[in-house]
Amino acid sequence: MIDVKLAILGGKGTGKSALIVRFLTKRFIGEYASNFESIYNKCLCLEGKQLNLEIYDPCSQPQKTKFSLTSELHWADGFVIVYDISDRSSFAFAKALIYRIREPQTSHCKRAVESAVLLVGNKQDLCHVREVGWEEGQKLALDNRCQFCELSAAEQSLEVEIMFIRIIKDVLTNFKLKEKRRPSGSKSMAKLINNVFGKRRKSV
Ligand SMILES: Nc1nc2c(ncn2[C@@H]2O[C@H](COP(=O)(O)OP(=O)(O)OP(=O)(O)O)[C@@H](O)[C@H]2O)c(=O)[nH]1
Repeated sequence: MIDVKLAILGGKGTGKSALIVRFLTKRFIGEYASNFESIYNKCLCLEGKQLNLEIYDPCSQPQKTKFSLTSELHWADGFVIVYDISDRSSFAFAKALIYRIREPQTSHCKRAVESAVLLVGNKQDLCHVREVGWEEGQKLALDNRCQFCELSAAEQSLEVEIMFIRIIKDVLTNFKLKEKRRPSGSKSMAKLINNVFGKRRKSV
């Protein structure tokens, strides 16, 4: 069983809980409790592997230090950053979150491989009152090595599922990359030790 941990982050009211509930139950309820944080569990099989998926839904209280994110950054294997296409301020918030995740000291010091990040423009059903263009979302994602999609938690069950599968697949790819790097690192260390001590032995 492989553990996959996803954090769903974004501004208040962007539809984080709606996306999670849609993915887990295929339903859109309309109103979701937002005054406590939750971790949801789901077991699923993907690419022949059994996964234990944990999804973190934060509580959007303003007193929670806006961009500290330290525990989330350590905990999560992948991030879904959500904004509301009809609310420009939520896009600015999403941008700040992405910058925080991609900060050099965050992405290089703590991790061998850059975290998987998927930017989601939610509430596509409100495109008649759109404040953020599709191209802006796409550009922000491309510039910061993130995946991108626009969708509607309210109306698109399949798209929400595809979005979650995309980020989970990216996380699994990162796991493979990490595995590849680890043995080659230890091999080269073994080679180095062997060279040093091997040479010494020869000279005795
Ligand atoms: N029109 C529309 N409304 C949506 C959509 N997704 C969520 N909503 C609505 O947006 C509001 C906020 O949704 P939530 O899922 O609670 O958003 P959240 O980001 O979890 O909110 P906080 O936990 O308070 O930050 C609710 O009234 C939802 O019904 C969507 O795709 N389209």
